[in-house]
Amino acid sequence: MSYSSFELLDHSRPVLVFGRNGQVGRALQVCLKDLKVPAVFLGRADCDLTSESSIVKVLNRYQPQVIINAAAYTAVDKAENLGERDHAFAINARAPAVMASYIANVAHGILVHYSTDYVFADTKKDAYFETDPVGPVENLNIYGQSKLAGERAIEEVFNLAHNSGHTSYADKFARYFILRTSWVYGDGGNFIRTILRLAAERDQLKVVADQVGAPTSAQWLAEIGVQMAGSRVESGIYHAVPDGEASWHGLAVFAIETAASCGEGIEVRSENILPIPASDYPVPAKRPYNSRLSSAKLKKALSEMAFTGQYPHWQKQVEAYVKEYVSNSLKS
Ligand SMILES: NC(=O)C1=CN([C@@H]2O[C@H](COP(=O)(O)OP(=O)(O)OC[C@H]3O[C@@H](n4cnc5c(N)ncnc54)[C@H](OP(=O)(O)O)[C@@H]3O)[C@@H](O)[C@H]2O)C=CC1
Ligand SMILES: Cc1cn([C@H]2C[C@H](O)[C@@H](COP(=O)(O)OP(=O)(O)O[C@H]3O[C@@H](C)C(=O)[C@@H](O)[C@H]3O)O2)c(=O)[nH]c1=O
Repeated sequence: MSYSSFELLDHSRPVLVFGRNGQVGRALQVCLKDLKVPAVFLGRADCDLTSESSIVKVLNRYQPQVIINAAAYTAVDKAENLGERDHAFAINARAPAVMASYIANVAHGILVHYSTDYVFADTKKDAYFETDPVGPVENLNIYGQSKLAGERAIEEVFNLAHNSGHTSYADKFARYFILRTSWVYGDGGNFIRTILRLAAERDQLKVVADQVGAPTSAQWLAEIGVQMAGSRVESGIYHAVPDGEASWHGLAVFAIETAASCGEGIEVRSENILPIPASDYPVPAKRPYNSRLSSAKLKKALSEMAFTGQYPHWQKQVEAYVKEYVSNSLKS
């Protein structure tokens, strides 16, 4: 990947990234810095995404041609609380709509937005394609509903802009990429860090074994987002997950065994990481059993843009992540 892949873009305008302190936001800081792409990173203190006027203000100030939205309300269980729904929808649905409305009217504009496996609710047993129906909405948790509303808002804004746009402008149309992903881990709170902490404190763990998905590296998601932003591929939804699948239990065992193999103080023995059904782990938000996403469309897009990186398998990336995490925690 190189900055020259941004050939259609005006290099004097910085890429605007929302969510600077999140897992993907932090990874984007590393990625864009490595590529020497001028970028501005905004956190909650710089722009509160529940305030439409704050978003409009920063858009007018920076006038970006590329927006990468890595900010989101991601507290899946908290979102189920009374009064939290509006908050989740403001950040996950209305804020991206405001970003889309701005970018859709910028020549060669690009919006990269991240979404989730939680827009699906077990209507299939195998991997979902981008063309598969989402929902049904009433079976999604509030977080999933709000992220789905965000996807739809972006699509609507762009459809409207394209349909009302002058055809002579068609080669300059702005594009959007909604990257649906799952089970993200990076620099921040996530399942792997939680489970490693619990494994150091307890001699027995119970972990859900009947929900299956693909653990996805925030660093890789940042690279894919930047790659898409600099590409000529078509607007749309793309499933961005590595190869392979795991249950939360499978992921816990793999992460704990990897940590133990590099000297991390692990209390729990592998045979005491007990697989349980989700019904034995009561939480406010219902999660899907099937979180498998097919990455065939993304792979095709990457091959068209001659992406040189090897397509990853989740185990290789989790292994590297756990090793780095353990080595940093042993140092500190
Ligand atoms: N985490 C996961 O497992 C998955 C994530 N995704 C999607 O990937 C994307 C990135 O997720 P991830 O990096 O893990 O998320 P994080 O929860 O790590 O980060 C989200 C960021 O959004 C910011 N944010 C939340 N509310 C506001 C607000 N009102 N105004 C401004 N900023 C706000 C947070 O700010 P602050 O730091 O101040 O709280 C935080 O830095 C999101 O779209 C998410 O839905 C998809 C599938 C799985
Ligand atoms: C900590 C823990 C969790 N679990 C289960 C609960 C749940 O079914 C599963 C994951 O729990 P968490 O709360 O860590 O993960 P959760 O917040 O559901 O993670 C989700 O976050 C959002 C943002 C997404 O978009 C999803 O792709 C997904 O990554 O693991 C156990 O079984 N045992 C445990 O000790």
